[in-house]
Amino acid sequence: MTQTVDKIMKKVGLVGWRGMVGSVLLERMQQENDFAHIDTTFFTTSQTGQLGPDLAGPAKPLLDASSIEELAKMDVVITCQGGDYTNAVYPQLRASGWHGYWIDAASALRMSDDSIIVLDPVNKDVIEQGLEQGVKTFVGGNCTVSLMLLALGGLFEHDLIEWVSPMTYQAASGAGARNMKELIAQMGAIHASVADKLADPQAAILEIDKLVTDKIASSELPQDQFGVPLAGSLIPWIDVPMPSGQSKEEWKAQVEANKILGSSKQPVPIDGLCVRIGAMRCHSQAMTIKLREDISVDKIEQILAAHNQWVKVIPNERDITASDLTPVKVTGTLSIPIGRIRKLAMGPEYISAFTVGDQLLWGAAEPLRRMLRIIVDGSH
Ligand SMILES: NC(=O)C1=CN([C@@H]2O[C@H](COP(=O)(O)OP(=O)(O)OC[C@H]3O[C@@H](n4cnc5c(N)ncnc54)[C@H](OP(=O)(O)O)[C@@H]3O)[C@@H](O)[C@H]2O)C=CC1
Ligand SMILES: N[C@@H](CC(=O)OP(=O)(O)O)C(=O)O
Repeated sequence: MTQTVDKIMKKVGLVGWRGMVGSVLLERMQQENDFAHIDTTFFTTSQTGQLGPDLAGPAKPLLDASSIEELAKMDVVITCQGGDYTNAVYPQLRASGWHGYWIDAASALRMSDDSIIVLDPVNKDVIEQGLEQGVKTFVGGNCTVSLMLLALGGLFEHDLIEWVSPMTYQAASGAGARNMKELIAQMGAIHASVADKLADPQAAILEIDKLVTDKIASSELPQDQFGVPLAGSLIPWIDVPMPSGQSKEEWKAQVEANKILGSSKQPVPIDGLCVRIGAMRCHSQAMTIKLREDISVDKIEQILAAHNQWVKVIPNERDITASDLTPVKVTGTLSIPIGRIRKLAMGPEYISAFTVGDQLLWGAAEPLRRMLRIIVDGSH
């Protein structure tokens, strides 16, 4: 006689699913059929009682995301709501005696001793060890850090990197949905200021340039979110200042990357400048890397390509680089291309590399989704 034993599904509470990162997370969870494996409850900070989505069965009223009593009924809480929410709710929930799994997109708990920063293609061993030791708090890494580690995973795995200096080109999405809209509004306003001249083949470029420059510099350009023009310009500072002179985004590179790698030895120095540019949702990074030894470019490419299924080595050739190593090619995908790999003039251990990644997918939502599946599919 055969008997079917239904696996009891974990109760998973979703907070912040309506925001930009949360929406990307839901999309990925649908694509991967994750809802079939969990018993889902949708929470809200602003719409308690309204009907939630019907992604996990018939729509039910949304529960209050500040209700410790309701959250405490969950085996897992996954939040993309932001650091203020985490700081307000997480301590209360833990203080109530809740021992469930907390999976978070915000940076608030990343550097806590009792949390693990999750990026399983790079640190599955750290995650598994943590689960065995009873760690219950798992946080997604900073987007530039996660994207860099996925790209350079092979070199880190083989302990071939002495230091890295990543210079970033970060998309508007990292600053939030309103900033993405403002970038487009800035682009539109700039175009509108010279649309008639562009339609006139006789119009002089220097006159067009003067009008565009005046428009970008004028107070009429929408800039409530960024505070300065981004379209037609850039912002070489992201997040708050640190005493070291770094921006906080720059500070995160070394501390988060080394925590993800679980480096017990001397931390690998990782430091560079973070710059906001007018891309929509893909962060790019130009990296100067000092290797521990002189290895051929062919060997480096093999090591990088073998590390995970998403990294893709782009040959250091003009046409394929211009088409495949760009935000426009990568956006909306899990692909992590890395190219421009060549030896630098400083010596045989110095190489350059350039990589691009979607900061809402691998940069934010995907590591959380995969952590959920590790918990749900495992025996934890
Ligand atoms: N943006 C990024 O690149 C990254 C962000 N993160 C983290 O994720 C957090 C959330 O970021 P992000 O997704 O950009 O934040 P959003 O501003 O897009 O969403 C946050 C919350 O705002 C509320 N909200 C209010 N009005 C609306 C509306 N009209 N549409 C959608 N949501 C609305 C929702 O909460 P409710 O439904 O409860 O009202 C939503 O969950 C960040 O604070 C950060 O900690 C992490 C990595 C990268
Ligand atoms: N600071 C990142 C986005 C982000 O939310 O980072 P973090 O998760 O570390 O706060 C950016 O502006 O591109």
